[in-house]
Amino acid sequence: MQLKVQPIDIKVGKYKVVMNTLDAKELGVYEGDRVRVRNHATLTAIVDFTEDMIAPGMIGVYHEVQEQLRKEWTETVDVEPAEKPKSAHIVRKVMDGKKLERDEVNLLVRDIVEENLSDVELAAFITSTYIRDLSEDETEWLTRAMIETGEQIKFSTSPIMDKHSIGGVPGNKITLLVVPIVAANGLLIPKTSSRAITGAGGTADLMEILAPVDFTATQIKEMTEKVGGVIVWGGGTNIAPADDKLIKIEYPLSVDPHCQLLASIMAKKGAVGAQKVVMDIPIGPGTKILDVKAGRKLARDLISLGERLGMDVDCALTYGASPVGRTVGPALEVREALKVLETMEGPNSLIEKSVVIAGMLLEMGGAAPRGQGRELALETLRNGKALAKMKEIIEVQGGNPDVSYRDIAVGQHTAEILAPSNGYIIEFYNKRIVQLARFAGAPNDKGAGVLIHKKRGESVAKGQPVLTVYADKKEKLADAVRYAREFPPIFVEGMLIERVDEVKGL
Ligand SMILES: O=P(O)(O)OC[C@H]1O[C@H](OP(=O)(O)O)[C@H](O)[C@@H]1O
Ligand SMILES: O=c1cc[nH]c(=O)[nH]1
Repeated sequence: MQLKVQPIDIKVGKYKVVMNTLDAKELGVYEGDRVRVRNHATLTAIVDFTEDMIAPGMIGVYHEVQEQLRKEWTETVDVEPAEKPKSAHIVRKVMDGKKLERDEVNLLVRDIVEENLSDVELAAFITSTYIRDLSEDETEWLTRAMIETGEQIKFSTSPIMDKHSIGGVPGNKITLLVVPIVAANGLLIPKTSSRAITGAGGTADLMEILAPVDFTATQIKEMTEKVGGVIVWGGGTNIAPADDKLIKIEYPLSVDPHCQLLASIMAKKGAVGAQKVVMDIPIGPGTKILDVKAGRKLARDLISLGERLGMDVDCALTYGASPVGRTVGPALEVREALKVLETMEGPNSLIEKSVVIAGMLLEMGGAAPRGQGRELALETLRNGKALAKMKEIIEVQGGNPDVSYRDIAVGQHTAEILAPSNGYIIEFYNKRIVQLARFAGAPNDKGAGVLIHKKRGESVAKGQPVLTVYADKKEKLADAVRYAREFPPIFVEGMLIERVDEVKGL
């Protein structure tokens, strides 16, 4: 079928075209099928339908297709039905619970990177691995394929240090303290992070308030060699490029399947040439890992995958039942972390967790004798060396090194969530805190989030503020407050959970 080109100048990250329903029917394709589009170049694109946006006889081509075809308005192209890529059948195999071969995993990852799979197919892959985990071999192949399909950094010195959190605990801004502490002690730490996956602000969402986070592998290497460390966004590089594409699917589903988590983290570590790595595994209700037993199992899996990849991995099982520090959401978290760097004032949970993790890295990297890493990390915070190093990191990434925590703008619209009665806070729901911050606009609205005045175990008086919700946009603040009323993020002892006065529906 010959159709006339109608460029649509929108980037969708994939080869996608839009056809009028009548033409699509005549061609025998359905929404989500592929068509081959030919002129001097040939490409396979995923089809969307429309009844009115594209007239019969035309084909809407999104930016990526337009770039390849280089056809102007109303020039003609040949369009014919195309087969699904082989990797779509591999996804089907995963859905059916069948084991994959190594070359199938490689093909799948290559097609993920080349955007040959639709979001529906990717979501099916993620969901299937959430329901049935991949085997150890499959997970190793997935990790290796993720490393090999992107750029890799090779440093000429060693050791190369790294840390990563599996996420799941709100307010986990420790990377902003750990990386400068480690780098200030002469170790190299090229830290790549993802954006929020199940949370309201990933480290990349936080760091980009202070400096750009998108860099090439070469730039990451040069910056690390210059100042000792960086804090950049994995998805902004060509390092393990499949990772961010999968995370984009995980985020709306709010899932982080075990094998994907392992591959996502370890691919980022492997690709930057990390040799000694500390993994933070937050544990507790409302996190990804509910108890110590499950935490130990994950630690074993991370260590064993590390061994397969030639990396020395130590794991820290950390307290995750309440947020780290007292802020959740990008700007609030950055403000809290910078304040600790500048003044040493801040919540104990944030300082203690940061120095423990940094201390483990200092010991593994040989900067401190075993058992003395925490002390050295604390001293590096106290004597201002960590702050000075953070300024260097911000500067080398193109931010303003003179920034202070006082300069960090937080949402201008606020609402307080008050204690409903006198008593002690007996429940603090991580997931509800995250949801509240997300309703307020985090992580995309940088100023949105939650400031926590009272944590689990603290006493409150009726009417006292327990949380302050911040939003950049008034409507989002209203959404967040409505959510908090319906799903209270905290419980005070003695609070009425629900009044039940009839048996119907119980
Ligand atoms: O959104 P959830 O699932 O909580 O966690 C995702 C966060 O956890 C990791 O933290 P880091 O890079 O070690 O600081 C990721 O990179 C990301 O920032
Ligand atoms: O980077 C990360 C962190 C947690 N989980 C992931 O899948 N990737």
